[in-house]
Amino acid sequence: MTSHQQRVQEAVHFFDNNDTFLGFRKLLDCAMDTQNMHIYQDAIALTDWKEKNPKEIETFSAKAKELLEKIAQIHVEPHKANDLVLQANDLTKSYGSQKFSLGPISLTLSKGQVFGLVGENGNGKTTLLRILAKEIAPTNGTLRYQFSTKIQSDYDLRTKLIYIPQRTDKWYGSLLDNLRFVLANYGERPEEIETRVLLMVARLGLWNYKHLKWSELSSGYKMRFELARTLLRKPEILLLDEPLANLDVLAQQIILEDLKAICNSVNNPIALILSSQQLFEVEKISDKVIFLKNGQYNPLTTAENDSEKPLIIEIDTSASREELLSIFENFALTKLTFNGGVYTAYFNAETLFSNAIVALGTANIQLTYIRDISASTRRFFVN
Ligand SMILES: Nc1ncnc2c1ncn2[C@@H]1O[C@H](COP(=O)(O)OP(=O)(O)OP(=O)(O)O)[C@@H](O)[C@H]1O
Repeated sequence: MTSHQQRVQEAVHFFDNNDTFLGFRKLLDCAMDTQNMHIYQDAIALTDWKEKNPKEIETFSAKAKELLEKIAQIHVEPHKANDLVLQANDLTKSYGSQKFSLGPISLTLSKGQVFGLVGENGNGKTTLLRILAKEIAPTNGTLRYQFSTKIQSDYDLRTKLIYIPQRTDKWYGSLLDNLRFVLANYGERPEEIETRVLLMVARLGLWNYKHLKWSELSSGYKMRFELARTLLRKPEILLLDEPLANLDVLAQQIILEDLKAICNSVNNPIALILSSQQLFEVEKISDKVIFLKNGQYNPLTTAENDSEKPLIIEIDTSASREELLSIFENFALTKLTFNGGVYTAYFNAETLFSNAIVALGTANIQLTYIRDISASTRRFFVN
C-alpha cells in the first residue's frame, strides 16, 4: 500500500467510526495531494452539499467514502524523504546596547518536519523566526537554504520561504477575491484558479466565510485566511509567529492538527516552525521542540527516551499536601511543589507512572487532572 493509499485508509477509518469532522479534513488532504482537477471539483461539490445538508450525516459519510475510493485510485508520487531545506549554524543576535542576546543556535530542518518554538514573552522567538525568514540579519552565524528550484529573485525567495507575523496587514474586498488574486498573480492556469482556491477554502474551514471582508472575520479566521493565501503559493518553509494567539483551546488543537496534516502532504511536504506559548498543544504535533530561555537554546526531541530522567507528574486535586505525601509514602518521591493551582511531584527514574495512578486511585481522593510531564517541555516551566 502506498503512503497516499494509507492516508486514504485513515480517512475511511474515521468515517467508519463516525468521526466525520476529522475524516472530512483528512479526505480534503488526500484530495489535495492528487493535484487532479476532477477530484478537486468532486471534493468542492461535496463540501457544498455537506454545508447545505448538515443533518444528513449518513448520506454524507456514504458520499465521502465513495469519493475516497476514487481518490485512492489516483497515483500520488511520494516526495523524497528527509529533504533538507534549512541549515542554521551558530546563529546569534544582539540588539545594540540591549541586554538581550540570542543564541548561539544551530538547527537543521527537513520538509515535512514540524518544529515548535516555545518560551515565555521576550525570550527571542520572534527574533529567531525573523532571522530564519531573512527579515533581519544575524549578528553571527550562517544560514543555508536548499529549495527544490533555483532562487533567482527576492520574489522567488518570498514564495518558497514564508513568514507570517503575529499581526498581519488589513486587506480589502472579499476573502475569496483575495485568494483568486494570489493565484492570478502567481501565474496559475486561469481555468484552474477557481477550483484550487475553492478547495483551499474548504480545507481551511473557510467555506462559510468566503464572501466576508477583513473586518467581518475573527482573528482566528484571519489567521486561517493568511494560511490559505500562503499555502496556495506552495511554500517549502513556513514560519508562523504565534498562530495560536487569540484562539480557544479547541480551535488551537484543530489548527495545529490541520497544520501538521498539511505539512505532511505525501507529494508536497512543507517544513514548519511555529512559535507559541501553548506548550502542551505544540509539543503534541512537533517533531522537535526548541525551548528558548533568555535567548538561550535548549533542543529537545519529543521522542527523547532517557532512562535517567525522573518521573514528574502534575496533579490537580483538592487533597492537601499531607494527604499526597501519605499516598506516596512508599514511593521514591524526591520533591512535591505547589504553585497555588496544581501540585508537581518528582520521583526517581525507576518509578512507574501507572503505579502512581493506582496509588492516587486507591486513595479515593478527588482528582480533576493528572499528567506525566517527564518528557514535556513543561518541566522547564514548573521550576
Ligand atoms: N528591533 C529590536 N530592537 C531592539 N530590541 C529588540 C528588537 N526586537 C526585539 N528586541 C528585544 O529582544 C528581546 C526578544 O524579543 P522577541 O520579540 O524576539 O521575543 P519573543 O519570545 O518573540 O517575545 P513575545 O512572545 O513577547 O513576542 C526582547 O527583550 C525585545 O525587547
